[in-house]
Amino acid sequence: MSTLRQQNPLIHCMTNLVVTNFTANGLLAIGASPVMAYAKEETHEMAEAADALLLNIGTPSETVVESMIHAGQAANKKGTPVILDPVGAGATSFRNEMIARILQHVDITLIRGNAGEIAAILGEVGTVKGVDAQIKTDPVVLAKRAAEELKTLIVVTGEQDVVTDGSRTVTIKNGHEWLTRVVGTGCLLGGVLAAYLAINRDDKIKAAAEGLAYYGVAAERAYAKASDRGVASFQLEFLDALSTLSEEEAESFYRMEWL
Ligand SMILES: Nc1ncnc2c1ncn2[C@@H]1O[C@H](COP(=O)(O)OP(=O)(O)OP(=O)(O)O)[C@@H](O)[C@H]1O
Ligand SMILES: Cc1ncsc1CCO
Ligand SMILES: [Mg+2]
Repeated sequence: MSTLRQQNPLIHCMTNLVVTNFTANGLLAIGASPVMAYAKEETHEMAEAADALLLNIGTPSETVVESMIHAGQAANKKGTPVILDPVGAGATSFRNEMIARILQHVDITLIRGNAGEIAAILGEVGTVKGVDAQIKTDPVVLAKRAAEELKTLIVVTGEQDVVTDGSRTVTIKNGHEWLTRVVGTGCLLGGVLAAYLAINRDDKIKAAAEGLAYYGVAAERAYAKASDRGVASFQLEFLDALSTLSEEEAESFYRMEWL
């Protein structure tokens, strides 16, 4: 992670009310600088100053989505990566409308969601309960279909993660099931992917795959330390792992496969 720590990218996060603190701490742990800013009077300026922008619609409101569009367009003008986390897509029609509006007005670099959310964006119904995925479709097939239809990089997360642009595809099998027992691990991951894209503009698929693998190995290490205690300890150990595990150390554990 030395490069990320050296470059210390500024990540403008427009995220949900549940995960704000965890996202900021997780980004600090990997060596990025988080900043949360929501008011439409300032989001364009903050997005212009940032190295990447995260749009997460976990607790959406009309006002914040308007503001996200201002920020997204400012980032687009500068060529800054914009990551969309379509939290709870498919759960309500309001959420679907907000996601569609963002996709219509902002050029998104990468969408990261669980399988249910990505399927819902493609119009498949009944795949999300609250913010959790309820879908059994092959994530590789799903991710490729989404990349082709939405013309952007897609990350589908779950037991295995998939990154694709529709033609180049990589799967990552790192991680631990306990990541699903702590709130906001998917949301923080969106921020981590934003940081990886901020410092690796050339090969975005490879950058995203490395971010996913690193994140997964950090979770494996955290589980090894916290399994006899419980999920609160796991959350702390996970932040510790993100702050102490170097990419060099983590790399030999990556379970990454190019298809
Ligand atoms: N069964 C699993 N085994 C291993 N890792 C998993 C499993 N399920 C999810 N993960 C990992 O958990 C992280 C979050 O992915 P997940 O798909 O749970 O996101 P999410 O549903 O959007 O989460 P949230 O909404 O709670 O933020 C990813 O790093 C993913 O690889
Ligand atoms: C629980 C929850 N509800 C809305 S956003 C969120 C955080 C995880 O996606
Ligand atoms: Mg999520």
